[in-house]
Amino acid sequence: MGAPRLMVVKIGSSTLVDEHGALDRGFIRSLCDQVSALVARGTRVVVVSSGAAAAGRDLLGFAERPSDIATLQACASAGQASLTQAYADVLAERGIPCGQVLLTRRDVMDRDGFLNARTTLNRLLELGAVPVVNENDTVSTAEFAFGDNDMLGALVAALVGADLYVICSDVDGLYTANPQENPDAKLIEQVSEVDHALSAMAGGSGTSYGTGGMSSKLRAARAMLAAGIPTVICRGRRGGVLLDVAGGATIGTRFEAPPGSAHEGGRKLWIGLAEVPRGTIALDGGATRAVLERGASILPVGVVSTSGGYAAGDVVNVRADSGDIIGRGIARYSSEDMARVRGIKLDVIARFLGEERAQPAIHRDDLLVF
Ligand SMILES: Nc1ncnc2c1ncn2[C@@H]1O[C@H](COP(=O)(O)OP(=O)(O)O)[C@@H](O)[C@H]1O
Ligand SMILES: N[C@@H](CCC(=O)OP(=O)(O)O)C(=O)O
Repeated sequence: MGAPRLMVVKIGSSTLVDEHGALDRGFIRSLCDQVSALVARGTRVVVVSSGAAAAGRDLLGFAERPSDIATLQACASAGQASLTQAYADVLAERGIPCGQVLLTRRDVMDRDGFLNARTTLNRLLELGAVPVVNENDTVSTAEFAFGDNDMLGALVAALVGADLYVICSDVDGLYTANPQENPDAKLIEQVSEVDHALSAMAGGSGTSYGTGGMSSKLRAARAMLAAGIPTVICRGRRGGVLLDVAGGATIGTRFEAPPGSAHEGGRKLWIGLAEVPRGTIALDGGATRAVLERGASILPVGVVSTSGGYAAGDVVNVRADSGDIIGRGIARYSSEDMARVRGIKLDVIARFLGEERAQPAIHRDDLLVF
């Protein structure tokens, strides 16, 4: 394996703060040393850094995590300035400029916003700068927020076409159970598919700084498997971890699809990563197998139920007969119509609604299977 061409590195809040909850500038220095060594070797690096709310909490004098959204947003605002400045100062000492990029899901939901974000990130990289990305917490509402930066990092990795996504956390990787609660938990080194059993192993956050815990990292890794971007979850504070992971060392948990597997690109990734699902359709066993084994479209006859209120053209989650969410796609019926046509064959729908309106529930071209 050669050196990565373009690497996205996500740093979690719990890794960025010291034992008193303040931004750990010594750690940011060691991180930037590694980024600078990677840049010198010809690897372009994007940093997705959490920690704004954690840093702001310290600056605004909160000993505990505030529970209301407005105070958390205020903390993120106060913390964001010093967070970016900390990276900018250290990178500048190493002759590397940095650019702050703050995104919300809403910004990249429409194609123009998606392309604008991509153009800016690519231009920063061409100019030799390191983009430092975070969610724009001031304007992100629950509906549009990425909520945790693991998925934002995945989106950025897909946006810039990274060949490695590294999620740095306060734990060595994915364990068979939360190692903070279960001392017998074992580290899983290699994953080629995120199935129901694996998802069940991942729990929530272990600190009051982190958001999403291992389950959000696993969702992000699953999207990266679909995109064909190798992903590593590792401990950010392990000395030289970025250089070792970039060099191909076996560290943490590595998610990589088997060689020769098909990968999704452009539009489908955008549907799967950027869009906000407005509802869910649940499939029967036959439709689940058709989707997973043959990459088929989802026909109304294989839909057993629908939830949420959506219009034709909105993105919905797809639930397998096992109960797992296995993908996301654009519904060709509104939720009301989906409830009427579910379980019915296309020729029967055509007889009642006309040939033109007898459509798949989700066409394969509009469906990202995780
Ligand atoms: N199966 C698991 N393997 C590893 N960590 C797990 C697992 N389930 C839950 N966790 C928790 O997830 C935490 C990491 O997520 P989080 O606190 O959100 O950190 P970050 O700030 O890096 O995003 C770990 O410290 C651990 O407590
Ligand atoms: N935008 C938030 C990120 C929150 C978040 O995802 O935190 P984490 O789970 O530690 O990566 C912040 O900077 O505080």
